[in-house]
Amino acid sequence: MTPGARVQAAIEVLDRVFAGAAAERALTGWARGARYAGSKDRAAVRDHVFDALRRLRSAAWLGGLGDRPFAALDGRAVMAGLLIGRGEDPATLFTGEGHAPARWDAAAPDGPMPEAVAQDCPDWLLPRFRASLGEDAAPVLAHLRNRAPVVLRANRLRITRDALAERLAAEGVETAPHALAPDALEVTGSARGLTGGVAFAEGLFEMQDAGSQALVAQLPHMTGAHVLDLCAGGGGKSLALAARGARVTAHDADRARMRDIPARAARAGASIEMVDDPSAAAPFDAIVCDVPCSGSGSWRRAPEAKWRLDPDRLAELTRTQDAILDRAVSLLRPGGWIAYMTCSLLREENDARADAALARHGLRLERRWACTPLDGADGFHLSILRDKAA
Ligand SMILES: C[S@@+](CC[C@H](N)C(=O)[O-])C[C@H]1O[C@@H](n2cnc3c(N)ncnc32)[C@H](O)[C@@H]1O
Repeated sequence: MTPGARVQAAIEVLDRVFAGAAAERALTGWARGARYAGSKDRAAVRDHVFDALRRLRSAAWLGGLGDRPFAALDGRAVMAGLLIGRGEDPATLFTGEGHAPARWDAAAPDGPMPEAVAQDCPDWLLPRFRASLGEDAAPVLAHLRNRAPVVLRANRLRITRDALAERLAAEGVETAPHALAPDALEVTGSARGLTGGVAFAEGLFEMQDAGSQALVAQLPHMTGAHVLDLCAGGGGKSLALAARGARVTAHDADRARMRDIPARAARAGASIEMVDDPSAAAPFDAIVCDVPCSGSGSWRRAPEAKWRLDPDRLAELTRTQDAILDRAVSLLRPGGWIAYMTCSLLREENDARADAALARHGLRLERRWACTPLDGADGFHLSILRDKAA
């Protein structure tokens, strides 16, 4: 595909997203109907779509759409605006030739861009980011406009970080140690083919953000402890807990989300029990609550979520977070600990929920830790709540 044809494909995918499709699904749907597209084409279209979603408000504004709601956006103007924002002239790709988009002659709008538009933040969220992050709000929002680093976790059940770096270099993947976590390697060159190589098949690493790894490293000693991963999802935390020596029981309200755990555990050489009813195995020494949240700390990886979140949904999430914490307290042994964690940057999902649980249940705050994209990672929050019988 020509560069222009890739932009046209991204426009069509974006239009499906604005019509309500999830970005991943819209990309898969496009790829299925585009047999002529090679892997480099698919990667390029995907990059265009995700870049546009990260910078959607500013791109729409520069494309002349003003301040329209998400569902009324237009992929063509957004892609043109994205190029303008990067300092490129859309006319070089919007040529109208071959499969390229029709010519783009419109001038970018005059006048200064409103602040929240320039920061690619919904209006209602900007004050909440400021209340949560203070002076860091603007630089963090700036990071959320860019791609996230590709980071992996050396599986210390099988290999050290240094030895893994050498193995990957032999497979043509350049990495560097990440300062935030002892097993984290950041991919410094191309990440293409990373999970198709022998090192991945041998279970030598998992893809895991450095913040997520650092968060697990903050947890108390757990060798031999019986730990419940109450919101296990695909098992990222369960695997990391097992690598820390815990006996892990995994649960998720949606069992289907755990479907990959057996294969991932086998590859990692870990043993993870999955249960529908964790109360049958209670009480636990420790409980990890990796709760559903806005995901604002990882909006670089899932940027459409930034535009789909609204105040009602956020309020609903905080109610679910409270309910999960209450359940965890009921499953904990006296003196045990609860790790409340989110990938959110918003105070109301983080400190505020943990503080409310401390007050409701008379627990003790043992540790609090957070990271943001300013640390070279996604945004995470961790509060360790200890039962006072300890
Ligand atoms: C942030 S994700 C978990 C990610 C996972 N821990 C990992 O590291 O891969 C949150 C999970 O919580 C689950 N969930 C939502 N409500 C729940 C509830 N009330 N009890 C338990 N799990 C819940 C969701 O199905 C989702 O899989």
